[in-house]
Amino acid sequence: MFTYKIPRNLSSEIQIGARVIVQFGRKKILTGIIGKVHNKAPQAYEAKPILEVLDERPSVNPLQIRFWAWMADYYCCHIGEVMHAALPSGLRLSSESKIQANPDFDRENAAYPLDEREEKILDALENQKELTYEDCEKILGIKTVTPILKSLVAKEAILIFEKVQEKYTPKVETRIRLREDLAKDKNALEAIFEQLLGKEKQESILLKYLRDVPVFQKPELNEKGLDKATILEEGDSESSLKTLIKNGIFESFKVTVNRLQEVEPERVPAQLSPSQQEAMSQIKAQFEEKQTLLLHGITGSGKTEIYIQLIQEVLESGSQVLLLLPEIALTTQIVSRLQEVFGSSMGVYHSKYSDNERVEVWNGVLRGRFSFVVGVRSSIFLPFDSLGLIIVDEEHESSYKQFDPAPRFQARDAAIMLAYFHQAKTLLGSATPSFESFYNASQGKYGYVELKYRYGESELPDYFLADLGADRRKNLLKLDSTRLLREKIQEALDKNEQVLIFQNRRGYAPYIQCEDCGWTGECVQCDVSLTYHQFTEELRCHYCGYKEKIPTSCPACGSTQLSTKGMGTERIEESLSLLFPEARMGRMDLDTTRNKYGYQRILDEFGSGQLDILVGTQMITKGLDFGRVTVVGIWDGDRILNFPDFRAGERAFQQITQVAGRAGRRSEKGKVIIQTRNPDQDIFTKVIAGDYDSFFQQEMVERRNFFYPPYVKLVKITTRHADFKTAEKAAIALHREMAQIAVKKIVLGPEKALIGRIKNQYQFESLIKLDRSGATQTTFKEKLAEITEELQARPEFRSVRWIVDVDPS
Ligand SMILES: Nc1ncnc2c1ncn2[C@@H]1O[C@H](COP(=O)(O)OP(=O)(O)OP(=O)(O)O)[C@@H](O)[C@H]1O
Ligand SMILES: [Zn+2]
Repeated sequence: MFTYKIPRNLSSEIQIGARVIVQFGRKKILTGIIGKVHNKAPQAYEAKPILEVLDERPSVNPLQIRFWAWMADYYCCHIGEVMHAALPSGLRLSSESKIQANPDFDRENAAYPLDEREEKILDALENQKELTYEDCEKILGIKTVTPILKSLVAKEAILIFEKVQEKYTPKVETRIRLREDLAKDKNALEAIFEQLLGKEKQESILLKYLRDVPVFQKPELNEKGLDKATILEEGDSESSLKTLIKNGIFESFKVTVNRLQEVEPERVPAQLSPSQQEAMSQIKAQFEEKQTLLLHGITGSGKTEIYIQLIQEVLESGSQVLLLLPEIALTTQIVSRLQEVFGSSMGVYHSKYSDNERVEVWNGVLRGRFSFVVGVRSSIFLPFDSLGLIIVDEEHESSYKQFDPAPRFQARDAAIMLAYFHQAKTLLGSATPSFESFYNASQGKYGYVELKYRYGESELPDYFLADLGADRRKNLLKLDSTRLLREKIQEALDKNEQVLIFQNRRGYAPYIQCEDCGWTGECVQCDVSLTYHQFTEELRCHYCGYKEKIPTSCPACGSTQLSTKGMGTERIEESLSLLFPEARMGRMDLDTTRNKYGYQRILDEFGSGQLDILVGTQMITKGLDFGRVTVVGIWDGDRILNFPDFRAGERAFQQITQVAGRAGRRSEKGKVIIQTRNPDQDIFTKVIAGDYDSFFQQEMVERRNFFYPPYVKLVKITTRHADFKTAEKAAIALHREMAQIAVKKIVLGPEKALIGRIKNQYQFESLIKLDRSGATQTTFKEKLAEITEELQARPEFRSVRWIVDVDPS
């Protein structure tokens, strides 16, 4: 937190949580939030004055400031970084330079001669009070105006100043209504109709308006008017409407409208099944004692309906509710289910929203329009002031963790803390709980409620392991698909059912290789191979976005024997189209869902039966509820197991169970086909048996023996620098210092990171395992901050970056 000076004239406006602006350097204006008002001048720097207070009513509440401070502390970052993540950028200010004539300048008797261009600018300033740089560019018809403006400043002819602007702009709509006195006076209106005799086009527009807006029965409707698109029907001419306005029969006016859609509720919450009801009453009973509760309900057990009932009860009691979802891909389907019940009293908050839309949700929460919000991880930052319940759906999802930039927070864990600040409850829901949450439940720290049956008639699917090796030996493999998978897909297609195919790799092929010399395409900035994208005919780096054209011959040896290796979703889609030419194919991955409605479009097409087979990445694994999906194929079961991480087993169990759970969610029993080279692996046996408990027990033994969470706390520190040697030296220096910190811990590394170089930065990693007891964590984090600060002060390490990741995922 920084300390600013409060100029005397502003002191009456200062309130905690209000936005203020402060000048940094000559050109930069920053937005800040008042966190605390005090009388202690800072020692290390001179406090800058506050230029202006932006809010009459604070934009941020004291609970949020407490929450930000906790987050900065816990995740080892600056509170400014938390604020940056928390405030929608529309609430931060932008500044723009403006040009004004210097009133003291005497153009006739100027001390220095002005050239033609300078004169032109001054001419323009005689007619216009202010100009932007862009205006000047237009006036002079050139791109670089800075030298000219500088010269004008030097000659004291103009002044340049910063004009601060709110980024958020309300949406304004033009509406049209009947002139007020006509709407009150039947005779006057009749006179108008006489006037319009023979002018049929105008008459018909007026008639249609009066049909939609009964001005005498409901004058308030006329006050609101209609927008142009509603008034004009097919065949109506816009010019007739313009004439009506010109002649004063209609008047046009402007209103500020919501960007967020208005939706009316369509249904009441569903009647819960007996087992859902049982779960519901257990949840309520356990919430009497526990702050946090884990709802472990198998896929398709109807957790969403339970959420809906709980949400409604909490809202009725007058408190606010937040429902967190891991990814936007998921929100589309659940949001429409929730909207059926809650209509537009529910706010939706996610990254595909524009800045302006996000500001409207923020303000909607602040002003009480939304007491219920559904959103992705950043919605924990909304200005709630009286939360009663936070639900974290699919709580095991790793996308709850913010990876980059700071704050590198885990939204599930942060939500539990946020609920604590509000004295609210947290409900964690999942069919495959994270080991952390399940462990906490087994220790009695969290409540625990189970839902063991699917809703209605449906049952969990049957699993089949398809042996890739055996099929290859018997020559049964076609385009990397086993006979079993092909048969099951065909059976589903024959019955007009749908198929989901999962592969956790987008693009066409993970890499291309030269058959002669073994060359593979690598990113020029990162130590990773480039992914082959057929559609765009590119090799692309999935880490930094670098791309290049696909080479026609090997850049190393010139051979033309280049071949693609491995399967990405794009290639699987192609293979399946060849194998099932009659099937209608779709694909859902990062590449097909980049625009705002990408998800919606694909899901709508699939949901309405316009597609038979949908290939996708992890986007299709969770939450989706489609009745006609009976077959789920896991293209490469071994790839799922190959995470280089202590969580590999846990992740694989979750991913397979979740994607399998999309099959057979109505009456027809589902089938799940896993293609693998090693069908005998223990994990498959456990997943197929749905034996979460014993899998958990077994993995926990390993975690305990090798000191992994939840038995220890992990902190990962990445040291980054453009020069390999410097990065390595800095990592070693840090390591030595950390080893000295007197707390119970294990320090591993430093090692070259799994991806040794990203965007031309070399990276080394240290992993620290901290004892969970007492003040170990706090002490360690405090000392760590001192150490990195001290190392950063050494000239050789000045441009080294240290990235601290607490609870890395
Ligand atoms: N009480 C109910 N009345 C009517 N339909 C219900 C009820 N409960 C659940 N359903 C239906 O059963 C299906 C599965 O429910 P839901 O999607 O909530 O399961 P889930 O537990 O969230 O599953 P997953 O973890 O796989 O996402 C949905 O189509 C839902 O509409
Ligand atoms: Zn790269």
